[in-house]
Amino acid sequence: MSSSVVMGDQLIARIPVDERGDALIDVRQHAPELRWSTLYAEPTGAYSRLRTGVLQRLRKARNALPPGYDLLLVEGYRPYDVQQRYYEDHCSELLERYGPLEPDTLRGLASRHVSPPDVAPHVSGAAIDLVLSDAEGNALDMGTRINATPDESDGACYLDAPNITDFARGHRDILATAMATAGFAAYPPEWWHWSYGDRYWAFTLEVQYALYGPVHP
Ligand SMILES: C[C@@H](N)C(=O)N[C@H](C)C(=O)O
Ligand SMILES: [Zn+2]
Repeated sequence: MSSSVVMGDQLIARIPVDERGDALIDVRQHAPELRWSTLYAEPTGAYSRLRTGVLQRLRKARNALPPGYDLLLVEGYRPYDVQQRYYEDHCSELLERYGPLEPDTLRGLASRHVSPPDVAPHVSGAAIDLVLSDAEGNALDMGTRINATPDESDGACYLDAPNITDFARGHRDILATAMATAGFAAYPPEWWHWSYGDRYWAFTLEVQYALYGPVHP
């Protein structure tokens, strides 16, 4: 399992944002060729929104896939209050599992799986959770379910985890190559989470500024 800087690290929070101002658009309307899972679909349609610059790169990633594969998109934009709820719920789960924890320890552990709202890339419309699919849109074996926690998957949710089959490794590698080719940054604890333009992206690619800050509708 890789040791990596997590989203809640102060190294990430310190990265400045030079807001580029790209619109947050509904990808289902602007790019009907892209496939969406219904896993996180909700009536407001927030989940299928992304910054225009992110959509542009998603198209590039799709074009970089070998024949016979496609992307199945799961969750893009997440409103601040939803992120806050995910974060608080996950912190409660961890406290139940491990007992009392120092605030910094809790932030570090929690942000392997859910970002603290102040730095959350989904709240900026800069992150997409997705899986590799076949050409018909059937999700392929990625080694764990999407959104598996490090605890439940024995760390197999980490992008470079050794404890998955060669079959699943092949699928992760195809996804990772296409996403990296298009300019996305991976989040090492989550094989399904990729971002462009947020603070974690700037950290990974050693860019001085993030391009997208939080969007509050
Ligand atoms: C909750 C999971 N799908 C996710 O998006 N995690 C990252 C780290 C986040 O909350 O930004
Ligand atoms: Zn994500």
